[in-house]
Amino acid sequence: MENTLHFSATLQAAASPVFSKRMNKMHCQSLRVQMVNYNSVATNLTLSRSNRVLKVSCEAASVDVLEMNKTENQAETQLTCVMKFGGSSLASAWRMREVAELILSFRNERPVIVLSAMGKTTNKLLLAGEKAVSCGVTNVDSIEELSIIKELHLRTAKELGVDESVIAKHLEELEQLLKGIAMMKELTPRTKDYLVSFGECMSTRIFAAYMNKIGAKARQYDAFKIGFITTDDFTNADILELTYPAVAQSLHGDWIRDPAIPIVTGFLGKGWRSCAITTLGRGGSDLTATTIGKALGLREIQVWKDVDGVLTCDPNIYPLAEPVPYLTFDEAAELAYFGAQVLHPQSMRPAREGDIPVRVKNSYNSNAPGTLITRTRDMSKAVLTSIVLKRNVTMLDIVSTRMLGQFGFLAKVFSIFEDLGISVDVVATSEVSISLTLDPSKLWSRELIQQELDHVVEELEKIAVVNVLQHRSIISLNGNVQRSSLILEKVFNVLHIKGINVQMISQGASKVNISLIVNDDEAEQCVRSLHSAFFESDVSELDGKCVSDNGSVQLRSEE
Ligand SMILES: Nc1ncnc2c1ncn2[C@@H]1O[C@H](COP(=O)(O)OP(=O)(O)O)[C@@H](O)[C@H]1O
Ligand SMILES: N[C@@H](CC(=O)OP(=O)(O)O)C(=O)O
Repeated sequence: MENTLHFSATLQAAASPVFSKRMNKMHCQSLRVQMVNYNSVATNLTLSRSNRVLKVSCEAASVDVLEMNKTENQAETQLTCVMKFGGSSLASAWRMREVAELILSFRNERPVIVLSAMGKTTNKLLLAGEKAVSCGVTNVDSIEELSIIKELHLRTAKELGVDESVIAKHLEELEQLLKGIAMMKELTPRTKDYLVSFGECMSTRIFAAYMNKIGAKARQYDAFKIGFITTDDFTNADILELTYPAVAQSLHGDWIRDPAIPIVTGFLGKGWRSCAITTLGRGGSDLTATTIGKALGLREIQVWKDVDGVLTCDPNIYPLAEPVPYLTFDEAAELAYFGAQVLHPQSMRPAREGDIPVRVKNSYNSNAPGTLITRTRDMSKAVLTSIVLKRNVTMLDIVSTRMLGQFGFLAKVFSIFEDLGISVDVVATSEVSISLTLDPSKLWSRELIQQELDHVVEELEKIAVVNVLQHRSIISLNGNVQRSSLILEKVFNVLHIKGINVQMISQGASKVNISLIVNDDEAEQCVRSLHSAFFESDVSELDGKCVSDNGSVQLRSEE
C-alpha cells in the first residue's frame, strides 16, 4: 500500500479547508511539509515534520502539490530548531565567536538563528534619536551614542576578520536618518522603529559574514523582507497570521534550493498597511524565534540568555535566585506578562499554538540544563515557581457614587478603559468599588503617560470617586494555585513580620498566579524575604513555623 519514498513537497494548503484544518490540528502551520509515506496526491497523506511522525490520514482531495522533489536523504531536507541569541549573548567579537562555536557544536541540528542587536545597541540608538531631536543637524556627528555604535560594530567586524563593507551602508544610512530627525526635530514611533532596526540589521550581517568566513555556510535575512507581517502599531506591533506561511516559504524554500544556515533579524517586522519597518516591543526577538518555530513546525525553540534559564526571581533583585527546571507555556507567559524581563510577554503564544517546546539556556554556561517550557508538566510537587516584580505601577481605587445594589457599574468602568485603549492588569472588586492597576507594558517606555492617566480619571470621575495611587509594585507569585492557602499563609507570615501592608490582592482565573500590590519602596525587600521563605527552606516543613526578619524560617515565637 504505502511506499516509503521520501519527498519534499510544497502544498497549497489554503486551497483545501479540510487539509488546513488537519494541519492546524497537528500544530503544523508550515505549508511545506515532509511526506514520509505517499499514496497519491489526493488521498491518505501521512506527514512528518523533523523527527516527529505525525500520522494523519487526510482525504483532502483538493490539496495542490506545487513542487515535489524526490530526496535521497530525508534527514537533511528540514531545518530542525531555532536558536535565538539576545543582546547579552552578543556583546562583542569574542561573544560572537563563542556563539558561532556553540551553534556549530550541535552537529545534528540544522538551526535557524535569530539574533538581537549587539549588547545595549537598541538603547543607544534610542538615546541617539532623542538627542538628535534637539541637537541640530550640524551636531549629529558628535552624538556620543552614534560614535559608540559605529565603533562597536566596526571593531567587531575587524576583530572577526569580516569586511567592514557588510555594514558600511547601514552606518551611513543611520547617520543620515539621525540628521533627518535633527532636521524635523521630532522622533515619531514610526521613525523610532526604523532607527532601532539598524541594530539587528547590522548584528546579523556581521555574524552571517563571520559564519561564512569560518566555513559554515550562512545566509542573512531581514525579517521585514521574508514575510514578518505585523499590525501598524509602531514600537509594539503584533504578528499577523499571514506571517506563518510566508516565513515558512521563504526560509524552507531557500533551504531546499541551497542549504545555508539562516541568520534572521529578531524584533523586526513590516507593517501590513504602511509597509514600513515595525518592532515587536522590547525583547521582541524571543517572539521572532517562536514565530519561526511555529511557521516551520520545528522540533524545539531555544532562547539563549546570560542566565541559567528562567530563575525563581530577578537575579538583579536577589542574586540567590535559582533556575526553574520546568514550566508550562501558561506559567511562562504569566511570569513574562507580569514583568520577568527574561521572556517577551507574547513569545509563548506561537510556541503554545504549535506545541513546540521552548528551552531557555545560558550562552555563557551551555552545560547548565536551563528551563524547559512545555504544554504540561507534573505539578504534584509544585508550590511556588517564581516571584516576579513589576515596579512603578499606577493603581486606581474607584468607588461608585451611587448606592449599593446599582447594576452596570463595573461595565461602565471597563467601557471607559476600552474606549481609551488602556489595558488593566490586576483587579479586585466589591459591590460598589473597584481597585485596579493599569498595564504600562503596551507603551514603549513601559510607563503610563500622565496625560493619558488624567484623561482616564476625568472620565471615571463622572461616575465614581477616584483615588490615584502611584509608585506601587505588583508582586506576582507564580505557582500551583491549587495550593493557594499554603502559599498565602506563608506570604502573610512574611509580610506581617516585615510590617508590610498589602494594598490589594488578586488570584487570577489563570490558576497560576497570585498578585499582591505593595508600595514601590517596600517591594524589593518583600521579594527577597518571600524568596528566602519559599525557596531557601523546605516548604513542606513550613507549617507551624514562621519567617524571621531576614526571611529565614523559624518556629513561631509564642511556641
Ligand atoms: N525571573 C528571571 N529569570 C531570569 N532572568 C531574569 C528574571 N527576571 C529578570 N531577569 C533578567 O533578564 C535577563 C535576561 O533577559 P534579556 O536581557 O532580555 O536577555 P537577552 O538580551 O539575552 O534576550 C537576565 O540577565 C536577568 O537579569
Ligand atoms: N534589541 C531589541 C530586541 C531584543 O529582543 O533584544 P534582547 O533579545 O537583547 O532582549 C531590544 O533590545 O529590545
